[in-house]
Amino acid sequence: MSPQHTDGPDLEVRDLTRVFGAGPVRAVDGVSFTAPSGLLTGFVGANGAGKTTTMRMIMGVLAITSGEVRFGGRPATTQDRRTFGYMPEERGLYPKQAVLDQLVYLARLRGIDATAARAEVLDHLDRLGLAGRARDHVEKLSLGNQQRVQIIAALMGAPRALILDEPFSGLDPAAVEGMVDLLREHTARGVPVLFSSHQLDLVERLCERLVVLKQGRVVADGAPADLQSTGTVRHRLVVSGDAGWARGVPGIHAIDVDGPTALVEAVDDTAVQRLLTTALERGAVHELTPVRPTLAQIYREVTA
Ligand SMILES: Nc1ncnc2c1ncn2[C@@H]1O[C@H](COP(=O)(O)OP(=O)(O)OP(=O)(O)O)[C@@H](O)[C@H]1O
Repeated sequence: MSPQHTDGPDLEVRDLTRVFGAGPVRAVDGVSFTAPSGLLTGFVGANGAGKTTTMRMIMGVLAITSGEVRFGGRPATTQDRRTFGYMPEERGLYPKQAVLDQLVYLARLRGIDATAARAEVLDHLDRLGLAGRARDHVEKLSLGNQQRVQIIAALMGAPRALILDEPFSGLDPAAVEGMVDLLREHTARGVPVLFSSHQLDLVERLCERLVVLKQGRVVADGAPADLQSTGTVRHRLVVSGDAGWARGVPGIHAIDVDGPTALVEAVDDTAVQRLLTTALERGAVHELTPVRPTLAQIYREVTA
């Protein structure tokens, strides 16, 4: 069963704006969206679109030019933010300290007592396949394993919201699955999870909500299925002979023709009917089906 929005606190940004320098660069320009309690919200956009800048403002590590961050229906306080788990873009581990010591130290900064911190860290290390590396210095770990340690640092101490800047980058498939399971445990507690990613296939598989940024502005926001139903619907046509003739049908744009199969975009329903009529005039029609756009296709459309 897919997760539902819960009654826990939503994380919300309203008209959030950040201007850099005298130029000036409006890195984030009036961004508003909600990361609902209990759901995974994917945050996507090209390099430089403003994802990291938005996340830094949510965490209060970068000053807001205007707008606000809200948590549980009121402006987020410093105290709220101390309860958020954050995985920053710049990974901040100490290379020369043992993994276990470092994570226990970070957990204790969150107010967890030493025994509980140690137990929680060991459990997380085990879950992410790092049980045997607890005593190693961080610098001895591969980049992917350092990334796992960084993830654990963000997830400890029952955070009330999770803000994760590219948490999946550099992870192998097993670590991705382990990470997804962990995140689901947090959403099941009603935690809003906002994570940025360039891996659209992963975002499509995981997210209940999606926010797409382009040049500092939100260009799409909603449930992936809703966005897919508003994107350009394509049709797949399969006929008995060569389908190359579909290229010449008015109102039809053939994306790809491969022998008897054509993938097309139609300007409207009339064009689809015209395509079908023409196909029937020419011979047998084996299939004419709408093809729901992939997230990658929607992403291309809204960021074009
Ligand atoms: N400290 C800064 N000073 C000046 N400009 C900055 C600063 N930080 C970010 N920017 C600019 O703000 C814009 C948004 O950058 P940001 O890092 O938020 O994008 P992003 O979507 O996270 O990109 P990526 O996917 O590459 O991580 C970029 O044009 C960037 O150059």
